[in-house]
Amino acid sequence: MPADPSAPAAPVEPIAALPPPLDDSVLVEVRRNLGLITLNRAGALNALSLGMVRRITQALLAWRGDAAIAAVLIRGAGRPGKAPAFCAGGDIRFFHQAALAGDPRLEDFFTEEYQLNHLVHNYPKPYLALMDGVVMGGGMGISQGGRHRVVTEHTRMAMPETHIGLFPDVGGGYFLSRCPGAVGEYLALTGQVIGAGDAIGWGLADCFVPSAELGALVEALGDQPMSNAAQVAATLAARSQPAPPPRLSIHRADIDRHFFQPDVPGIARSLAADKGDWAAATLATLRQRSPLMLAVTLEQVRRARSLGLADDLRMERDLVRHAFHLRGVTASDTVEGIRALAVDKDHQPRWGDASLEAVDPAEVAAFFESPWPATAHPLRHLA
Ligand SMILES: C/C=C/C(=O)SCCNC(=O)CCNC(=O)[C@H](O)C(C)(C)COP(=O)(O)OP(=O)(O)OC[C@H]1O[C@@H](n2cnc3c(N)ncnc32)[C@H](O)[C@@H]1OP(=O)(O)O
Repeated sequence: MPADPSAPAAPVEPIAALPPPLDDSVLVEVRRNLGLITLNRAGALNALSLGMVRRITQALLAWRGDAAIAAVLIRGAGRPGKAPAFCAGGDIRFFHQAALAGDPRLEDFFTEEYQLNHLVHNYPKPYLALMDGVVMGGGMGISQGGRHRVVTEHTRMAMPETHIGLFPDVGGGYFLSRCPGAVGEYLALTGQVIGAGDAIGWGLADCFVPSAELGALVEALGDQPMSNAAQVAATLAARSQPAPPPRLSIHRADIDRHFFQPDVPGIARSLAADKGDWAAATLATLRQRSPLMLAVTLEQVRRARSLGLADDLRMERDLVRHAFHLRGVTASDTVEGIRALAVDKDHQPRWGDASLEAVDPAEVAAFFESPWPATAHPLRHLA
C-alpha cells in the first residue's frame, strides 16, 4: 500500500547518491564542453521511467559544478523509418500498474520527476532541449525550464493529461499559466497538440531549427571549445531559421472569450453558443475528458498564475497524490483514463461523473488540500 500521507515523510534522499539504472534507456556522454543526454527508449516514444528520471538528474547534478561543462543538451533517440520523438511523458503504463499494485515507487516517481523539473528551470548553465517530434507531459517538464527550447517541423507539443483523467503536471500550471491570454486554460483543458509556430508564438519554445539540421547542431556544439553562454547561443543562432506560421493563433480571440469563463460548464456553454466549426470541435473534445479533472485543471492553472515554480510543483504534488487516491485507486479517473488509452486501448473511459455539471465543487476543493503537513511535504525543500 502507498505510504500513509499523514505519517511524517522520510528525509529527502540526496538524488546524486542514488544508484544509476541498470539499462541504457538514457545515454549520458561528454563531448568536449558539452554534456549530452539522449533519451533512448524510442519504442515507447522515450517515455520516462523512474530510472531515467534518476539518471538525468544525476548527470545534471554532476555537470552543474563541473567547470569543464559549458552547456547541456537533451534530445530523444529516434526509431528507424518512424517519425522522431523527444519524449511522450511519464511512463503511464507504469503509473497504472504501480497504482493498482500499491507500489511505492509511484510516489517516488512523482517526487523525483518534479524535483528534476525544478532543477531544469534553475539550471545555471545553458540547457538546450531538442523538441523534435512528440513532446508531451513529462517531455515538457524536462524542456520548458531550459534556456533554449528548440522546435522543428516535426514538433507535436501538448500537455495531454486531461485525456487520461490527469491534469497538466510537471510544472504545467506554471508554464501554461504564463502563456498569453487564456491560451494556458485552453491548452490545459483540451490537451490540444500544437506545432512549432504556435509553440514559439505562445512562449513555449524559443527557436526553430529544421529536423535535418539537429545532428549538425549537436556536432558543432560538441566539437568546438566552449566556455560561455554567448558561444552556445551563437552556435544555435547560426542554425536557426524563421519559424513556420502559427496555425491556431487565428483562434486567439475565441480562445480568450471562451476560456476566460469562470468555470468549465461556463466554458462549455460559451463554446456551444458559438456556431463556428472550431468551437464545436473544441467542445466535443472537452466532452470526452474527465469532468472532474477538467474542473481540477482549470482551478490549477488559475491558482498557478500567482504561484512561483516551487509552490506550483508542491501544489501539483498534492494534486497527483489525490488524482490516484482521493476516490480510491479503483475509482480514480486517472487510472481509468490510462486504462482506456494505453492498457486496454478501447478509448472508452468510464469517468466517475456523468457530465461537466455533475462535478461536486467540494470534491474539487479537496484536491487543493495538501495530504501532508507543510513540514512533511515531499517537496518542502524546493525554493
Ligand atoms: C508526471 C508525468 C506525467 C505525464 O507525463 S502523463 C503522460 C502524458 N503523455 C501522454 O499522455 C501521451 C500518451 N501517449 C499518446 O497519447 C500517444 O502515444 C501519442 C499521441 C504520443 C503518439 O501516438 P502514436 O504516434 O499513435 O504512437 P503510439 O502507438 O501511441 O505509441 C508508441 C508506443 O509508445 C508507447 N507510449 C507512448 N506514450 C507513452 C507513455 N507516456 N508512457 C508509456 N508508453 C507510451 C505506446 O503505448 C506505444 O507502445 P506499444 O507499441 O507497445 O503499444
